Amino acid sequence: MSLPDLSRVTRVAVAIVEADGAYLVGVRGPDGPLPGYHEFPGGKLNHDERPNDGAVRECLEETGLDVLPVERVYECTHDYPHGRVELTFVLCRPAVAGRPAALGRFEWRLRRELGELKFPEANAPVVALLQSRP
Ligand SMILES: Nc1nc2c([nH]c(=O)n2[C@@H]2O[C@H](COP(=O)(O)OP(=O)(O)OP(=O)(O)O)[C@@H](O)[C@H]2O)c(=O)[nH]1
Repeated sequence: MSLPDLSRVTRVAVAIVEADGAYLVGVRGPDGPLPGYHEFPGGKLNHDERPNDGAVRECLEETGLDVLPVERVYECTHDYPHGRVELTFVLCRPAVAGRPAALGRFEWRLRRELGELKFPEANAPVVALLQSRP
């Protein structure tokens, strides 16, 4: 088994898309890291891409939903067996009001459900933060 190269950091932006007290959540596919885990839309940033822009781009690519960034809610660096990632979680809202039903492999999950889902380890503080919101 090879060890991850911790001198290399992958920059990742994650879009936390909120609409009427629900969040867009999907299940990671079988081929990449952390298969079967729940996730928010997101992925690797392009060279020089800002986290807000990456979050909006990844969300559109993965769900087809156009969103607007609201604020960065949490940042961290996390070591997974597959490598070191620098994560920026960006709270976003749909560009057009409402909750469209068909969003690829993503669906709307209520805030109170988030704690029951199996997210990657690095998401724990973010999920706690979302659940503590009034
Ligand atoms: N999309 C997403 N990635 C997350 C979350 N939490 C978290 O730790 N990650 C980590 O961030 C990294 C994102 O990688 P990814 O594989 O989804 O990115 P990507 O779609 O650009 O990859 P690819 O283009 O190679 O398929 C993974 O290491 C993943 O484990 C999350 O909530 N959403």
